[in-house]
Amino acid sequence: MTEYKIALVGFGGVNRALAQLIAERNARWQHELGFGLKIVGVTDLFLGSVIDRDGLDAAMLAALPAQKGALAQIPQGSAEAFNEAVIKQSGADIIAEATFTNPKDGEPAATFCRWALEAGKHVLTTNKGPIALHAQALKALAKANDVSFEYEGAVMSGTPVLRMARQTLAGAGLVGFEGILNGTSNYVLTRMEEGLGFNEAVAQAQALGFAEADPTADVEGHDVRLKVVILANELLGACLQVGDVACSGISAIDSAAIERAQAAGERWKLIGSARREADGAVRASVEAKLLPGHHPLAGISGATNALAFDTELLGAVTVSGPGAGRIETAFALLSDIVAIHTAGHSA
Ligand SMILES: NC(=O)c1ccc[n+]([C@@H]2O[C@H](COP(=O)([O-])OP(=O)(O)OC[C@H]3O[C@@H](n4cnc5c(N)ncnc54)[C@H](O)[C@@H]3O)[C@@H](O)[C@H]2O)c1
Ligand SMILES: N[C@@H](CCO)C(=O)O
Repeated sequence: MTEYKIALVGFGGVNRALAQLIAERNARWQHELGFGLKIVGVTDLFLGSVIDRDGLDAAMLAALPAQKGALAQIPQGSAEAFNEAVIKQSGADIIAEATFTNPKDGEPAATFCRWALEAGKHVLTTNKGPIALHAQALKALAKANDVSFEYEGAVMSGTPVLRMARQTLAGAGLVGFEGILNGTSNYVLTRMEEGLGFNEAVAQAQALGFAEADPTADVEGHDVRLKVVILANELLGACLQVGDVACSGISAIDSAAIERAQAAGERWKLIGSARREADGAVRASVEAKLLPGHHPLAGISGATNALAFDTELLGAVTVSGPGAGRIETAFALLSDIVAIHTAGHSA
């Protein structure tokens, strides 16, 4: 039975949820998926770091108090985040990167991915920064080192979109997409329809683990813009940069606007879209739109996301499911490991 040694970089909501899933399901995965996981390192700016090549207790990690330097409580642990040592020297086969998304330059996450790939380790990341800004270079580095670089969770958390479209819509003639791609903003709009204020709704989304470290990225559309760039470049063969995508968010939508929409049978939705035009160029945008009640995306509520692919052979193909959430995104990391395992990379 294969056992992958995994190191977790960033131990916030997502990687902690992965530790919880490993604690609860490792035996089941061994049976169902043909591999098990052993956590050999954890590093986090706030919590510190720890390496144990014999394996750390996943349940103990999942229950670690969220206190500064808490990893120092574990034997061999430190209050300092020795990121480079955990990535390069923990003996991990796989690095799961889940630190803050930096929409400006993707750092330092892009460097963490680079270190890992250069050291011959498979990389999983849920972080949109390195993918939207450095995907080509990181994919080339992975290829040069004969390892995998997987990032299913970067768009729509655990709901299969990137791999599904790449593998099962190949040849269908994908010409564009539009979707609800941010769980926080859709959750906020839904709660506002139920009468909650904007700030209270954002606070709830933060408490539920949907929001970015700075939720401005969610409500101003910046998070969706990164996802649109990732989808357009990955699936439409575009070469978009973040600045190419016109972007606005939902912060200008107040309770009165929500009520007017409801009275008219309409719903506000933050829509990210891209399309290959007749001139061959791919044009993309992010903006809040008023959708009529019968629109296929109008019924999507809460942190659920939906993405409608426009294809030549099938017409619209729509996928919907969780767009955010700790466990939901940790599942995306598992799906990346399944992809590595299926591709035949051995531990
Ligand atoms: N939570 C979700 O629903 C979700 C869904 C999809 C993608 N993502 C992405 O996944 C990533 C992780 O999300 P999360 O919800 O776990 O975030 P989080 O804010 O809960 O955790 C991030 C952790 O990374 C640590 N960190 C930040 N910078 C670091 C550094 N330089 N070195 C070491 N550790 C560092 C922080 O201390 C924090 O504990 C983010 O990039 C986010 O955009 C999250
Ligand atoms: N903050 C993001 C997480 C998923 O990328 C959201 O709310 O959709």
